[in-house]
Amino acid sequence: MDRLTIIKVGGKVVEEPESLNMLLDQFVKISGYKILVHGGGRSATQIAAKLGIETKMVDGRRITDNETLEVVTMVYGGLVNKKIVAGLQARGCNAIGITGADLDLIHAHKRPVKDIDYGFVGDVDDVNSDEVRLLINENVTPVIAPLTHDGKGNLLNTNADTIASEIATEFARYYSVYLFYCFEKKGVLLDAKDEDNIIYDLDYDLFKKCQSEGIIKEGMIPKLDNGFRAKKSGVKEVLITNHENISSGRGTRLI
Ligand SMILES: Nc1ncnc2c1ncn2[C@@H]1O[C@H](COP(=O)(O)OP(=O)(O)O)[C@@H](O)[C@H]1O
Ligand SMILES: CC(=O)N[C@@H](CCC(=O)OP(=O)(O)O)C(=O)O
Repeated sequence: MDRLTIIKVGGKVVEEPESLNMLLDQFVKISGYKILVHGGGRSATQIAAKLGIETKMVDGRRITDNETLEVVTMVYGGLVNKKIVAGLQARGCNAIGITGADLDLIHAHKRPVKDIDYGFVGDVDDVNSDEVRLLINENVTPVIAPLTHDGKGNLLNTNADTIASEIATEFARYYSVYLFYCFEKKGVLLDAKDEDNIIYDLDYDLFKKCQSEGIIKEGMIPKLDNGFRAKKSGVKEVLITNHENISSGRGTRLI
């Protein structure tokens, strides 16, 4: 099977031009087929604030009312996505920016209301890779924004780490998939205050132990849940790393 590298980039890295440029420099050097999945939660929060819209997050997920859905559609599907595409074109990489609605890529349903009403947040039902695979095989690089659709005309907001693991799992049926989660730290840390104290090999039991001891917390928990799910579903390698270490492969490897 051909190799396909999927890079997920989010948080601070997409927000700051310097780190985004560094990531794109590394991304274009990756050989073989590739996909870039991006987040942009911090940019959405900033633009919402400028528009006088308050942001509410529960367990790392954005409560997405009508107004917020408009903001995230503009920010993820427009601003962030097209900035990345232009950056890749400038580096000679022929990219196409899409959401989960384009080419019918990702079907989702609105998260059912239990204790919390998340609004227009989508839980993924299935990924249809047929058309995107045609593009990839023509050496076009998809840049995927964290928006999905319900097939009834509604866009939904879906966490970018989840999009990356769902895409990786589907594409693992056709390619040898390497999934990299890039964020601002060098990997999963044993000590939040020591940036170099990286857990190089992380298995599920150690993850749960570190979680129970409060060493792994916040956004890292859903990131790792997504990563382990992808690993279990046939993705060859899952690495949690930063934008500077993509080529060296240093960081936390899920085993
Ligand atoms: N043990 C840990 N090692 C590294 N980061 C951790 C750890 N525990 C919690 N975190 C937090 O997880 C965050 C990454 O999750 P998140 O903010 O969702 O990522 P993203 O940058 O992709 O949006 C880091 O910014 C960090 O503050
Ligand atoms: C439902 C939900 O929470 N969606 C996320 C999608 C963006 C994202 O995941 O961005 P990062 O990777 O930069 O965190 C949000 O709106 O924040």
